[in-house]
Amino acid sequence: MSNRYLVTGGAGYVGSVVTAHLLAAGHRVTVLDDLSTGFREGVPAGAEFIEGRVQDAARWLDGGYDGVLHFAASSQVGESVTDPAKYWRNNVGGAIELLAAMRAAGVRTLVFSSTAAVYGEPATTPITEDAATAPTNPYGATKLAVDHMITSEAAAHGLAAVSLRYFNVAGAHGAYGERHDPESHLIPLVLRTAQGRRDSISVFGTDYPTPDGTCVRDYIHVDDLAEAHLLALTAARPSEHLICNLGNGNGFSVREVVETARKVTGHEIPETEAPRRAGDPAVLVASADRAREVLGWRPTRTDLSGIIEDAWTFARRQESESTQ
Ligand SMILES: O=c1ccn([C@@H]2O[C@H](COP(=O)(O)OP(=O)(O)O[C@H]3O[C@H](CO)[C@H](O)[C@H](O)[C@H]3O)[C@@H](O)[C@H]2O)c(=O)[nH]1
Repeated sequence: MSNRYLVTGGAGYVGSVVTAHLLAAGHRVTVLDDLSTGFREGVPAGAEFIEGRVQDAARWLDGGYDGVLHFAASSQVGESVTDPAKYWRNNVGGAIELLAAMRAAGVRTLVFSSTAAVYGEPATTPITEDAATAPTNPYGATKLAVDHMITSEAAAHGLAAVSLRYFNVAGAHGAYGERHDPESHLIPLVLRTAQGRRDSISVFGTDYPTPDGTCVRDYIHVDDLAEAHLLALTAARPSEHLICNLGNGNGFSVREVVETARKVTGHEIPETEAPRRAGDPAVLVASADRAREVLGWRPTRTDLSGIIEDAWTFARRQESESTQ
């Protein structure tokens, strides 16, 4: 069945890949993005594009939409610490207006891009959805606040909602990949070092209580992540707010990521030991059993080399486009 969806933030990394998956499944998609961090060329061909803010969603949303996928948000953990008001305004303020617009238009299905950052420093690992939520930065706090808002909206007004809590999203879908400015994420920075665009990769902290002393994270391919969104749209039920973690359940250390990238790229990738980054938990690994059981999600691109290979293809494509 072909449905019509509004994708907020569809010019950004995850939003663009999910848009590509929705179009490939035969759905009609309108992307709403203010291009504050996304890129116009990141909007897949075939999607209608509106340059605008989520806060103004009411201008465009009408009863002809079958659902909304909400990605538009400020998403840099470090910046959220130095400029928290921006995060409360954009992330929470944006969601308040979006929910009101959906209610007014009678659009009753929502998939929300949440994050592992809501859990903060976990007491046990792997992390299930029942774990305590105690975010250690305003980014995680604002995403958790939106999760709470969605729960109340479902109870009060019958919204059918799913929040997907991402662990470390990586890899690329052809021309759609990770591109932040400034870039702060590990894999893109490691690959820039392989390209000679940086002298070395800084390893933030080598004294964590992990096997090699560096932080362990659960890297998930953006295509596997995107598939979960399509499943969430069909699993959403009126008056229910389903929350699912998305990760592979396998942890890789920073050093393992760098070593794998050396093998994939054939480049040396020098490392520099640097102090711990504030707010980084030692280990973040997901239990995604609920996504498997309730959504029927089956991630297939779980091999770290394959994830880095796709990110590497995208990084080289970006480099050749920027030098043309
Ligand atoms: O130059 C770098 C960059 C990162 N790291 C390390 O690499 C790991 C991964 O860091 P990323 O910045 O790539 O990802 P995070 O785990 O910090 O962030 C991810 O998880 C967060 C929740 O904790 C948020 O959801 C965020 O948006 C998401 O990208 C961390 O241990 C970090 O300290 C380095 O050693 N050097």
